[in-house]
Amino acid sequence: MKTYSIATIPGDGIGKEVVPAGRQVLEALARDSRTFAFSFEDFDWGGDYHRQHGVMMPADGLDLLRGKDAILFGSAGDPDIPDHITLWGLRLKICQGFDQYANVRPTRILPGIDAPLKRCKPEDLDWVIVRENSEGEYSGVGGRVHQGHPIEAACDVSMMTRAGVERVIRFAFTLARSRPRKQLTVVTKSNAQRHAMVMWDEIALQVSRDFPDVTWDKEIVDAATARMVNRPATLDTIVATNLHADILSDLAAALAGSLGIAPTANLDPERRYPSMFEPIHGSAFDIMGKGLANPVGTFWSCVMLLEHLGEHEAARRLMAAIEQVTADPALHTGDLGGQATTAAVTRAVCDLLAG
Ligand SMILES: NC(=O)c1ccc[n+]([C@@H]2O[C@H](COP(=O)([O-])OP(=O)(O)OC[C@H]3O[C@@H](n4cnc5c(N)ncnc54)[C@H](O)[C@@H]3O)[C@@H](O)[C@H]2O)c1
Ligand SMILES: O=C(O)[C@H](O)[C@@H](O)C(=O)O
Ligand SMILES: [K+]
Ligand SMILES: [Mn+2]
Repeated sequence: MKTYSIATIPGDGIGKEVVPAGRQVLEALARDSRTFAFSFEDFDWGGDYHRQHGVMMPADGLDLLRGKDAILFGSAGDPDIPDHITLWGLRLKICQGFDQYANVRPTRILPGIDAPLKRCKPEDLDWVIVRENSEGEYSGVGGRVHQGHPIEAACDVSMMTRAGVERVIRFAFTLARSRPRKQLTVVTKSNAQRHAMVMWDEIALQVSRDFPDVTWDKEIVDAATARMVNRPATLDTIVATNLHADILSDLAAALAGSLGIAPTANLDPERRYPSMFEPIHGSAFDIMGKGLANPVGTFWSCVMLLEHLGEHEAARRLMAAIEQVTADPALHTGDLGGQATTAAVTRAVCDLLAG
């Protein structure tokens, strides 16, 4: 019997509601497994920790996570602390500290979900967005000078490295090759950003030569948004920079029905460090603390966590339970137009796994 050690970091806002729900479904899966178990360790990092200690996580926090098989994360973001402090102090500290350079965001219209595009059938929208997750617009390079004076100036520099671009584009081509359509769209902005994005395009062309069986094209990011809405079936696997993909993936989630459903894997594909799994959404200040958050994005992230651990049968069972639950409108939370609570949806998934 294998025991996987999992770190749970609920963080802030509805992260505190959906991560315990995710842990419950993982426990339900392990309960009747003869091959694996989980040992969870919970970390109370985030806004409350910051109010007590002045930091989002302790200085040796990465060392406490290093030996884990995976991390289940909620959200970093507190109404009373600036967003750049919470994001950089927790989520980015872990993603960048563990060089989780491939952020993978699948999107599908799950059964029973009333997605907003009227000409898009469920089979027309089946995407995986690969987000560069270690550099680019999130490099943190920049600064502010003359603060508070009329001549104040500030800059954020988007740093791209050949190694950083090549590894994520290679990851995306490899992922595209593993999917039935073997198709990749490389999102760019090399018309306006004439240095790093031109290098990005050149590297895509170079890497593509190693994947003659993958059909690929290039799309400028603004046109990519329109294509997602107007011709969703022409897309399959998509790779984009850190910021571009952050934005495109929220759009993708909304087009598939709700931000509350969409999952994320922050992967270190080389497995030097633990990878981290989280819903794509944030703290949702407007509904936090009310038990109304949709836990499906976290459950689907748990599916990705199980796949990463190599527990494919458990992953398949959990995804099937999720789809059975979304198919029932009585189990839809408010973001899907329903009235179900986080607890009711969680119970329904656990019951299916037990039954
Ligand atoms: N990965 C992360 O840690 C992460 C991601 C995004 C935002 N944030 C942070 O979260 C805070 C709030 O950000 P925001 O408002 O831009 O985005 P958000 O994702 O928190 O919320 C956007 C909207 O979607 C709704 N929503 C999101 N998830 C939902 C769910 N599971 N069920 C039902 N409705 C849901 C919210 O109620 C809100 O109306 C900010 O501090 C931001 O920096 C963190
Ligand atoms: O930019 C951010 O706030 C984060 O990237 C967040 O939006 C996410 O998608 O994880
Ligand atoms: K999140
Ligand atoms: Mn985002």
